[in-house]
Amino acid sequence: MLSVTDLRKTYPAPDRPVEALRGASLEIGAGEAVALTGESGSGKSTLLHIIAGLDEADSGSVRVDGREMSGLSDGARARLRRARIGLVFQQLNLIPSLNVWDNLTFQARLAGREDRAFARALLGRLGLEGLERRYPEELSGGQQQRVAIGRALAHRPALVLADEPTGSLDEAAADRALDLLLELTRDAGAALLMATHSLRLAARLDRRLHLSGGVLREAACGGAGRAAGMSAAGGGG
Ligand SMILES: Nc1ncnc2c1ncn2[C@@H]1O[C@H](COP(=O)(O)OP(=O)(O)OP(=O)(O)O)[C@@H](O)[C@H]1O
Repeated sequence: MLSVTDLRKTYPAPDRPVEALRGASLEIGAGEAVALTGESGSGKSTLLHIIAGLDEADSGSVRVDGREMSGLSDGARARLRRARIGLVFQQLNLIPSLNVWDNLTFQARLAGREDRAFARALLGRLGLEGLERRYPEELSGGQQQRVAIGRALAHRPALVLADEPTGSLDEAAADRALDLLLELTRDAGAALLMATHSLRLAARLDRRLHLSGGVLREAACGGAGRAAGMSAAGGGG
């Protein structure tokens, strides 16, 4: 489903260049939920942004659903992202001028994949029924997070990328948001790659990959092992 091979990314910097990724490789199967851990600055966001096509690697390959992302034009990459990938970030990026329903279905409409019945069912499972006409500023942090989760899934992506998706929530709300994210991605048969600082949350996913100094390795997870094991190819150096 997601296949990443030997990604390298160096950022220019005034003193010396930062090697954010030094040969990161991974494989994630459909329906698999994988945690991405690593200390601050280890390259987690860089990796997720490149997989999402929001940033470009210096070299290496990203295949989503069998399609190679690297080498596509910006427009083609954006179309592939809109159609096949869902994103949930700590900064939720809900659109303040759109109500809950319009935020939830925004990406699906952009991608020409709007399915009102599916979106309505999603709204119910997210516990947001009755709040469709509210605006983001009229919601609690946890409710806003659930809208962001719904928006990432309403177009039925093959892959959901989440960067500290529960980082701004208290422990109980983070647990509930992760429950929903895991349940909904599993039911959709989508793969999930989620960056988190929390080993407690990481342990609830099927597998854990750990980034250190731009190199990716399979790490002990303690997770439920929900899907049959695809293995990560450890990054070279
Ligand atoms: N645009 C940029 N220009 C220069 N250096 C950058 C840029 N973006 C990231 N970096 C550097 O690349 C490295 C990896 O950053 P990245 O944001 O991917 O780490 P992270 O693991 O997501 O960190 P955190 O957990 O703190 O969010 C860091 O050393 C960071 O300072």
